[in-house]
Amino acid sequence: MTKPIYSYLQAELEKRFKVLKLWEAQDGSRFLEDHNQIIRAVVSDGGTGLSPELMAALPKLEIVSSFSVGMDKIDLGKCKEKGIRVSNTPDVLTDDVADLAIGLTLAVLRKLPASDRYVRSGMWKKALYCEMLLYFQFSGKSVGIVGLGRIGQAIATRAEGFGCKISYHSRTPKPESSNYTYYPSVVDLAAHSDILVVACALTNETRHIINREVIDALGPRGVLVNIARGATVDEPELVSALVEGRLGGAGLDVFENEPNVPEQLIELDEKVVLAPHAGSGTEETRKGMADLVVGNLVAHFEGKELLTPVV
Ligand SMILES: O=CC(=O)O
Repeated sequence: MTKPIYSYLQAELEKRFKVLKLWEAQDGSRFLEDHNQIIRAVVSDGGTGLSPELMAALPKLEIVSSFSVGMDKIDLGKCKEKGIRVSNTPDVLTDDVADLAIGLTLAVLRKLPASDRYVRSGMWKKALYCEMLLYFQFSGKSVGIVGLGRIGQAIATRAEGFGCKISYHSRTPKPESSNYTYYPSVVDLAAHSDILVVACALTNETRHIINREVIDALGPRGVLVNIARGATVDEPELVSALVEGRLGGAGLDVFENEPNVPEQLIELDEKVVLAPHAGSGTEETRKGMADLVVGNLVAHFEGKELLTPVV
């Protein structure tokens, strides 16, 4: 294991395998040299993945079982070339991530964290009426989704329940989603959206797909929600748009350089709501993810088909 991911996962792994804990080693390179002939599997997560150094240090590596759906920190091409299998944890987390996207949207539009502070601080008792807390309605708004995969689709279904009009951008239109409007350009999607939700995988094509032009098209009454990966957004551009009032608000579960969050975002506590990359963070889902991580390893070492193969 590259890091302490989740105690249940670790316990389940320890029931079946000899688990070596890289994070406990005083000297990581020395530890890998000492164990490089016996390490056949790596368990990691979306934030850590498999570094090129770790891959190079493990000549007997057969499989990487990732506690994540995102695979952007693993060089899949290189794994394929070297015959290393890779698995992830799709589907089990779709509902939770989509729920958080809606939660962040409502939290920004209805200023929920600021409302909570207003009550707790006793300010409510001092003012008869507080216009500062008025913001925008969610029901009936136009929601644009960047990436209509499993999670994007689940967000669309939820937003439909709020009477929202759904549009999306993806590499190609999805014939099965003909009731949603497709925009080949993200700028056009943003221009036609009140809320823009990023739900695509991070790839070379989607890095900084949300740039200044997209943010300006979303505009001063628009809200950006990101539950995908921080690097899909040009973060300095996002920060300056929020500071200058060119963007209405943002609900962010992911950041370019986690766990570091730009100080200005922290100060913008009226119209920005932040979460610590917790899209899949419920007991039910994390257990489902752990069971998949273990299940993929068991299948591999029993010579069976992987449950959720990527490579
Ligand atoms: O970010 C979390 C994941 O990729 O599962």
